[in-house]
Amino acid sequence: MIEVKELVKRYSGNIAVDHLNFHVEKGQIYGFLGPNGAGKSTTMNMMTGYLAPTEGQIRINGHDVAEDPMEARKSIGYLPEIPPLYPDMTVLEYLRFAAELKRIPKQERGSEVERVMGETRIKDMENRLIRHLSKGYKQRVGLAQALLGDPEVLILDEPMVGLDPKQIIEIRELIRSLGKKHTVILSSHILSEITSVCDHVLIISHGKLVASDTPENLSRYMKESDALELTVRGSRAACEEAMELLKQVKGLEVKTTTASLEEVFLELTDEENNGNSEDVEENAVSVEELKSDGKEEQ
Ligand SMILES: Nc1ncnc2c1ncn2[C@@H]1O[C@H](COP(=O)(O)OP(=O)(O)OP(=O)(O)O)[C@@H](O)[C@H]1O
Repeated sequence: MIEVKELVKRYSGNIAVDHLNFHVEKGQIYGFLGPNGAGKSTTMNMMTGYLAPTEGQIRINGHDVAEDPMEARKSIGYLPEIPPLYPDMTVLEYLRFAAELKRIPKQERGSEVERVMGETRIKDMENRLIRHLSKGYKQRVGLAQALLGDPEVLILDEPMVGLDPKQIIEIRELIRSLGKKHTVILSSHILSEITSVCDHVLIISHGKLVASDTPENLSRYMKESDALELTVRGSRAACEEAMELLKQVKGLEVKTTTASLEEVFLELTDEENNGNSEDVEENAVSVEELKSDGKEEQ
């Protein structure tokens, strides 16, 4: 379905994507996991034809993105990291406009817009100005736009970023249901977002592919290692407080830290997990998968 071969992107000497090779099979949900700056957006922008590679080849449904961009793009619906929405349009106006841009024949536009609003469950909002929508609904409108023309592949760049937990659950369910009809590739820097919806995980670090497997297999390999490395965000004070609490977790040794722990820390210090080495081990496996910054120790 999609083949990426020796893909390279350089920005004035800096390498953002470094000889990336992978392929995507039809009908699966793929997760592109990596920390900020790993090269996920750059890769997606090249796959969708918005950015020219420095080297390498991308084929979508047999069409080379560089040589045959129109045909390649027909198979792709793209939701960029910042959805291309017009805040002063209503949802309906915007989707009709997007359908026109996608060259959907005039007589089919109405039904196509209805279809995508149905799929993304935004029909109730059709007359609402986009600027008045919640972030979750804006994201759905972005998804609806990506679905226009019924592309085989959906490429979604950080579709859950900035959403609250309830909106994340809703978008996750929506992506799962879209995955029944489409091949989906989504990116995230958050492990749980990827493992909860994806059939296959591609871990990217410093522009390189460092792992490609099912979430289950990745967990299994990682369980075999007892090393754990965390990269965390936050103030120094919050970090120190977090590390104090972490010491209560039985069998956990803390060697270094650079910042505070967020989600991962909360999971590890959950009262139910304290002192329960099995649970801690399970959680630690998930945590460990976060160390996708090129410092893997296997
Ligand atoms: N237009 C640009 N000019 C120069 N460097 C760039 C440009 N776009 C991206 N980069 C660099 O390329 C690398 C990969 O960036 P990219 O945005 O693809 O990463 P990412 O994994 O999508 O991270 P994020 O989630 O933060 O967007 C980063 O080091 C980034 O600074």
